[in-house]
Amino acid sequence: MPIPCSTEACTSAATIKRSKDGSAVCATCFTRRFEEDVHETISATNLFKRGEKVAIGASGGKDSTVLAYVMKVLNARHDYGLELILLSIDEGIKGYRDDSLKSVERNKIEYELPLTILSYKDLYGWSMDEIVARIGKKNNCTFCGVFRRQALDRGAYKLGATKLVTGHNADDIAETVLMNLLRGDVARLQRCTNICTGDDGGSLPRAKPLKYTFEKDIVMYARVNKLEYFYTECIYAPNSYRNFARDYIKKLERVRPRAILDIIYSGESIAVRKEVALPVLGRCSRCGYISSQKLCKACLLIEGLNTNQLDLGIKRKVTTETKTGCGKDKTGSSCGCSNEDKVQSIDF
Ligand SMILES: Nc1ncnc2c1ncn2[C@@H]1O[C@H](COP(=O)(O)OP(=O)(O)OP(=O)(O)O)[C@@H](O)[C@H]1O
Repeated sequence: MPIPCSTEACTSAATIKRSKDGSAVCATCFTRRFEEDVHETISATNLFKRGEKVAIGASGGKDSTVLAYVMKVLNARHDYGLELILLSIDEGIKGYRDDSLKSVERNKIEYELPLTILSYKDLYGWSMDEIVARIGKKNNCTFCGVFRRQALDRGAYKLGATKLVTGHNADDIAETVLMNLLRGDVARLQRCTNICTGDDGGSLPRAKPLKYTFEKDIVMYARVNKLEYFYTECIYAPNSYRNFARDYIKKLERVRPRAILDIIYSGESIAVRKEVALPVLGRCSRCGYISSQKLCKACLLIEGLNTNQLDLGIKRKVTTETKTGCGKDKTGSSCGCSNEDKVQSIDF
């Protein structure tokens, strides 16, 4: 006997179980509720202002494909008044990014959104394939993550965007909370659950409208709406720290699906004691990008590659005056909490 759709007044049979709340719904109600949940997140947090130009970080993967599609639907349905554009970064990974960019090219036509592609090679002089050939498959994700973050910012600025949105979903954010907790990275732990970061004037504001959306629901939404995306994992990331956190969270989810949202809520509720030293953000003396050090991490990494000092920007060195975790000036004697590492590890 078919189970009826749980949406009031809907007479269809349920065909889908929503991961978010376990409710059984028909495909039409699944789509509508998915979209309205995202709208709810956007409106409850006043994420956009009318007239904003919003760059969508488009990797060709499921999350950013769904994000681009849903942003287009909601912008029209709720009259947000946004100008939407697609921005892709070509890291230069043959057999991975070249294929996923073809998917973005098709989305550009189908969703009628302008697309700009910037490459690591043009921005930094190095593609990821060249970097991996030089450094091997250890630490390569550090290069890629630092470069991508900056490339998306630079690209969005160049295009005159006032905000950048990415397809980070609830599972991604729960993983990040866990990773920062395990690394003892208080600065990142404090801000990684924010729906919008960089809106304090430091850098271009970047927002995550899918912050509360489960990965499983995103995959289902893409399937129901026949969205085309590229689904191969990055060939250089099989041993990344994130993958271990992902596996762990998937196991937790099997036992208790709400664990994902609860990890996010825990992250949102964490307050940092005021004695804990947090990095002071300034500007990179070379490229002007936001940085807690004289040189930003991207500039350090590039210098390391160009001068064959391959641990530059990877190994943490205490080169500036920092405060220890106990709040005393660092004078050489350790208080035991070695918080200088954490102060040094700030991202941008
Ligand atoms: N090469 C890229 N170009 C533009 N945006 C990107 C790129 N890589 C990642 N992003 C943005 O960052 C978000 C999270 O990155 P992540 O590495 O999880 O993406 P992915 O697994 O390649 O693809 P997706 O998240 O779209 O499924 C993406 O949803 C996208 O908005």
